[in-house]
This record gives sequence, structure tokens and C-alpha cells, in this order.
Amino acid sequence: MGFLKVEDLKVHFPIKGGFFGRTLGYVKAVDGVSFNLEKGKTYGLVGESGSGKSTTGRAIIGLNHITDGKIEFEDKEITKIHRAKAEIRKDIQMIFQDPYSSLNPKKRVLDIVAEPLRNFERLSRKEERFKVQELLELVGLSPESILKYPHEFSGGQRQRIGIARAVALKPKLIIADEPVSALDVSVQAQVLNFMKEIQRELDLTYLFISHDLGVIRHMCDHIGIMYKGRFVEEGTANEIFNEPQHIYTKRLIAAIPDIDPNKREELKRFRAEVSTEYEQAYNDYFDEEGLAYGLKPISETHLVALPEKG
Ligand SMILES: Nc1ncnc2c1ncn2[C@@H]1O[C@H](COP(=O)(O)OP(=O)(O)OP(=O)(O)O)[C@@H](O)[C@H]1O
Repeated sequence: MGFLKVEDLKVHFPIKGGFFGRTLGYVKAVDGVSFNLEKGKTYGLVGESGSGKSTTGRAIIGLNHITDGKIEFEDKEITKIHRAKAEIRKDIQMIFQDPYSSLNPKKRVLDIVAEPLRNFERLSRKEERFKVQELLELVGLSPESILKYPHEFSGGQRQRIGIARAVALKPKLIIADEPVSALDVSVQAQVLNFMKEIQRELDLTYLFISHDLGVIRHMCDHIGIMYKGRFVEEGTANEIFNEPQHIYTKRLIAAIPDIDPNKREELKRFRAEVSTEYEQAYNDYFDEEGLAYGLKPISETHLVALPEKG
């Protein structure tokens, strides 16, 4: 059975202007993205700011309208938002980037984590309290936390509260949109490792969105590299990191800070190579802003070559 299948997804936002608010054009935030996510795996969407990662995730969960394309979840088409909302709200949950703004500061942890339960399950107060305490324990927080407010926790702990809320309804798929970007580097690894643990424990599948290839490498089995609303390259983590084909992917890999001191020399050589290759490609194919044009969606060819000159 297929788990999540995204086919030629397009999300275009109208640009309004002029006296009458006419549509002047469209921002093609996502412009022909296709990928398959298998159950129990983690698929990473990576790319620079504005490449369309969040819009892809939001479209899957029904928060963005879909201009064109098809999304199937467990072999059922969920492309139409009104249908998607009712059917998948329980099964697909989202974890957001900023644990400071995604948790309501005026609510206690009990009410924050219980919110999805209140929408879908009829529990007595006692049952609800017990369930929330169980969820907090699962994410490594004390049961007494239920009476506290978000500001009483550290960034990492707040993200754990967000995770407790996201898993409250036993979802099948979690879309994690930059879940550790707002956290200190020292806390990032802890939260990522915890997300892996809980993935095994609860049989979760992740769509993992990040601009940080280092984080993506740590988490993902499969990776799609996004650029201006399209995939420039897609493959297993092994393929992407060991045999990157596209110059844009190589450039992103070369920009990962080197953490392994044994590989410094190797990385230095790789960076020098990429820098020469990129400069060449830039001169040949990129426009004035340094933006590539004419990239084809990955569904047409496995690897998208840079466009022919002229
Ligand atoms: N609601 C919207 N209306 C108009 N344009 C939008 C809307 N949402 C996103 N965009 C535009 O779509 C493009 C892709 O945005 P998106 O947030 O998906 O990128 P991203 O890769 O997730 O980057 P970031 O990490 O900065 O969020 C951007 O040019 C953005 O300005």
C-alpha cells in the first residue's frame, strides 16, 4: 500500500495590485513537485529560504490551496482541502518551527496538549488529565508540568510540549517544519534524537522540512532538494550525500559546517572543486540574480540537468 504520494504538486499564489486589486501575476511557490514517502521512513525537503518547502508541507495537510497536482494518503486522494480536512486531521499532524510562538502563552500545558483530544475524543476530566500526563512522560517531562505555562520551560522543553500535542491523537504522519531551527545548537541534537526515538516507538512517518543539510543528514532516509518551487535532485540520503549530481546540491553540501575534524582536508578539496564548478555553471546558465532558470521537475527525469545554454 502506498503511504504518501505527491504528484506534480503546484501551489501558485496570486499577486494582487492596482486600483481594483486585480491579479497581476502568480508566485509559483511550488511548481511541479513529486515524491513518495514510505511508511515508517523520513523524507527530507531541503532548500534555501523561499524555495517552497513549507508551502509543500502546508499543502499536504490542507493549509494551502492546491493549484494543481495530486496527493494520495494511504491510497486515498486527499487533494481537495474540504475533504482532506475532515479525513486526515487526526492522521496527519504538524510540528512547527518556533516553540515560542506556536504554544499559546496564556494556556497551561494541560490545555495545550489536551486541545486535539478535546476536538476528537470524549474524555472525562480525569481521563484527559491522565492522558496528558502520560504524553508528557513520553516526551520526557514531569507529570506536574500540566499546571505550568509555556514560559516556564526552555526552548527544547517547549518543542517537546509541541511534540506531545502533535502525537496526542496517535497520528500516522508528522510534518515537521524546521522543528529545531529556533533552538540552540546544543539542544538541537537532543530534540532530533528524541524525534527518532519517538518515531520508532509510535511507528511514525516524518516529512521533515529544513534549510539545514546537516540536520537533514541526521534524520532522513530520502531527500528532495528544492529550488524555486521545484526539485533539482532527489534520492536516498546515501545518493545525495555520497554522489551528489547537481551543482546546486553540491553547493549546499559544501556549505555544511565541518564537524568531523578527520574530514577537514577532504572537505576543503570538495569545497574548492564545487566553487570552481559552481562558478562555471553560474557563468554559463544562471541569470543576473544568480538564479537558475528552466529547471525541470524530477518526475520527468531522475536528475535535472542544468538547462542548455542559450
Ligand atoms: N500565503 C502566501 N501568499 C503569497 N506568497 C506566499 C504565501 N506563502 C508563501 N509564499 C511565497 O512562496 C514562496 C515559497 O515560500 P515557502 O515559505 O514555502 O518557502 P520555504 O522554502 O519554506 O522558505 P522559509 O524557510 O523561508 O519558510 C516564497 O516566495 C513566499 O514568499
